[in-house]
Amino acid sequence: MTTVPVITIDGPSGAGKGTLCKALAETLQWHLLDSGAIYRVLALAALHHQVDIGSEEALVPIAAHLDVRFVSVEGELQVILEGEEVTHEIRTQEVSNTASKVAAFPRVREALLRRQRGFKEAPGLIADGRDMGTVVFPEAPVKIFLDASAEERAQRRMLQLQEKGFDVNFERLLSEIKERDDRDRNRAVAPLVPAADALVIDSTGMTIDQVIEKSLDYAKSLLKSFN
Ligand SMILES: Nc1ncnc2c1ncn2[C@@H]1O[C@H](COP(=O)(O)OP(=O)(O)OP(=O)(O)O)[C@@H](O)[C@H]1O
Ligand SMILES: Nc1ccn([C@@H]2O[C@H](COP(=O)(O)O)[C@@H](O)[C@H]2O)c(=O)n1
Repeated sequence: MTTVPVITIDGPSGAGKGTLCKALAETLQWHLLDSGAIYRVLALAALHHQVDIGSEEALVPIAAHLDVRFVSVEGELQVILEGEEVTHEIRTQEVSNTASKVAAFPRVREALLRRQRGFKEAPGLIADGRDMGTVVFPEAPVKIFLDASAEERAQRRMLQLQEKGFDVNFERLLSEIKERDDRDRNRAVAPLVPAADALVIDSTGMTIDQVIEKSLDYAKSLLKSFN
């Protein structure tokens, strides 16, 4: 029996995980899991249904029955929540902050585990998140922890938002990034930490192409001996 290989990419917000994962998935022609999008959709569903986002009790049933679909349209992933397209709505600052709050509840994470593992399909999976290598796919043969300084990540996010026409304040972005990092790193369950067997890449000062090349070389060297 062949095992489906998984490459996990974990790291803090704005480190470039999404960019790297998309490039790896395209190059290898593997499936892609954006686990952050699932937490974001849960946050949006809770906001839409006016559920108390401080209540684990109230959030668990929503997480367990989350009606979400990811649809590829002309190479771009669309996110559909309860039949409504929410691809852009889940990227707002309010949803980002709410996602990191609901993600701190152990039973909420538990309720989303099986759904995430279901993405593991042949020929392989690229998994993007915070706990892909530590909790969701501990068996993955390739684990990368992608990091960058908070200042660099805020700078990248600022450019990204400016390109979309938003007027943004660097200091505010930096403080929101630090606040979210702090919550993700210090929660009791599945905190943001590199897996013991992960390669840590600090992308501060690296170009996107350099990060992709280093990651691909590393993945190929490990996958050679897989199966
Ligand atoms: N090495 C890099 N150098 C410069 N800019 C980068 C680099 N990597 C990514 N970026 C840019 O930084 C921004 C954030 O990248 P990306 O969305 O991939 O981060 P992320 O880790 O997935 O963030 P989040 O966890 O919040 O979704 C994007 O505009 C992307 O183009
Ligand atoms: N595996 C994961 C992925 C995400 N989260 C939480 O969701 C928030 C949003 O994630 P993005 O990757 O889309 O920025 C993030 O801040 C985490 O709190 C998670 O806990 N585990």
